[in-house]
Amino acid sequence: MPNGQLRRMDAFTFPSYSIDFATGEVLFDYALTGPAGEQRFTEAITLPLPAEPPSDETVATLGRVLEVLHLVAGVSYYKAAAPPRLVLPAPLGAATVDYVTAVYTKGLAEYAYRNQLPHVLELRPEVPVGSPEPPRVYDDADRRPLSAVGGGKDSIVSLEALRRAELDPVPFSVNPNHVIVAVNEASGLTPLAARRRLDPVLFDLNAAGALNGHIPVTAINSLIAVATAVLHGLGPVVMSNERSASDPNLVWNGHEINHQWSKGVEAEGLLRAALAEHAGLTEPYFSLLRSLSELHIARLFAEITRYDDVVTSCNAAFKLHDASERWCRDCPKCRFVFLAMAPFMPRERVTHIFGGDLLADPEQIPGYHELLGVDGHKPFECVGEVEESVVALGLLAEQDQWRDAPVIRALVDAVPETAWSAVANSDVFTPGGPNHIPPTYAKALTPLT
Ligand SMILES: CC(=O)N[C@H]1[C@@H](OP(=O)(O)OP(=O)(O)OC[C@H]2O[C@@H](n3ccc(=O)[nH]c3=O)[C@H](O)[C@@H]2O)O[C@H](CO)[C@@H](O)[C@@H]1O[C@H](C)C(=O)N[C@@H](C)C(=O)N[C@@H](CCC(=O)O)C(=O)O
Ligand SMILES: Nc1ncnc2c1ncn2[C@@H]1O[C@H](COP(=O)(O)OP(=O)(O)OP(=O)(O)O)[C@@H](O)[C@H]1O
Repeated sequence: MPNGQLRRMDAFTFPSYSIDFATGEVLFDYALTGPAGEQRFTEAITLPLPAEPPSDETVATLGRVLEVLHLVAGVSYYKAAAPPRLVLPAPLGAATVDYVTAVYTKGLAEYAYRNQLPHVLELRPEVPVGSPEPPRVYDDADRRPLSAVGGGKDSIVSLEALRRAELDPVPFSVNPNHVIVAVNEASGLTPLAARRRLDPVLFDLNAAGALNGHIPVTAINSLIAVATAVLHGLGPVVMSNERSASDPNLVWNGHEINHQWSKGVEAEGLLRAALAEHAGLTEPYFSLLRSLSELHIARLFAEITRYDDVVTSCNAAFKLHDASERWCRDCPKCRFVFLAMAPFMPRERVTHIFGGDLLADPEQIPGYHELLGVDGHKPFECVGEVEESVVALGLLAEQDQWRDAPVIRALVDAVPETAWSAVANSDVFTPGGPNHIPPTYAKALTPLT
């Protein structure tokens, strides 16, 4: 469909979904509609099947989770045209409407800002009148946790914390690439995996110049994880989203723009409420690392060495096409994670993990200026707060192994006096802030710390 026609679409709808219990394949249908015609999409998600066929109760609960996932996974296709109307297929409770609304507005906020589409931030779904049947209650609190693994340092810290607390975690990933497969192998645990296939029509539309941009991918991965946990009779989905994921990058037209919105604590609370209301799940989902800063998590990661040859946090390694092998060593995330790990390990170790020494390379200096708040705003990437970067720099400047590294010397000179004094009493190593961690799990971090 030509791009001009896409721009005239006035509604996004959710025609149907289906699941095949012989294969685990779930098909979600979507449509962009308008005076110039209709553009259909189908996304396919294949859930891992359990050894025994699921009971009727499990099928009913799974269906409820998939209804929410159907709505949330639509963001990838909605964003190709950003029509003014979002037309939901069935009545929903208030908490579920709140969650879906937030996913399409706050979750697409970076996309709206970059494409200058302020109406997306004001989008309100049209919900058919009525009330959904109440779900049956599914008490998952005491079952084995499903621990989401993204291949980076954060999920490794969670996996090890759960294992050491003898909570018997099951690693879980969506579309595990070679990095995630290698991390799971290093863990020695038996993982579960789901497959997700975007409709290839979307890539054709992108190539033809359709609207494109960041989407709240963690919301989608989270709901696929919850669906898998229900299907396998497992307990809560444990994420590894840090405290700073809740902080916005900037404010635009009075709205906070947060690249990591669906990793933040607001999204976590809204998703928990939606799953309780719509699917009857008592303890569906939380982040174990919610009260920790990125720098604190990096310090915990330094205590664990078994993943050094495989851990990869760089997003370039997770692209659907033309992915990098591991760390690209030239993006905000590589720069930030190097800076965060370096204070807590020998220089040879961090250089080995990354396949190079970023703090020896003066070409990295402009990128570090952004992270340290010397230039521009916090990059649209999964990086910690400016305060965390300044604290890490201060720690490195005190160490013999780093003091004379060219990047460290340049950055120490560039950071203004006000920034140093602002971090003098930093709380980056003091856990804090709101979280949804159940008491049994709160104890799991203690053996690592
Ligand atoms: C890997 C990455 O950063 N991808 C973003 C990038 O996409 P790109 O075109 O460079 O490559 P692909 O990832 O292969 O995607 C191809 C197109 O497919 C569409 N798409 C992809 C995944 C999806 O779930 N839905 C989609 O519609 C999209 O049109 C792609 O162009 O740029 C895109 C445009 O800005 C981003 O949408 C891609 O982001 C991925 C969805 C992604 O997985 N990103 C994570 C690495 C990510 O950003 N994680 C955040 C968590 C934020 C959150 O709130 O969840 C983080 O680490 O901070
Ligand atoms: N492919 C995936 N499948 C399942 N969960 C994922 C996937 N990718 C990321 N996640 C989860 O989403 C959350 C955010 O991902 P993120 O990339 O920030 O974390 P990470 O890979 O653990 O660590 P890092 O911040 O070092 O990259 C984490 O809980 C992570 O486990």
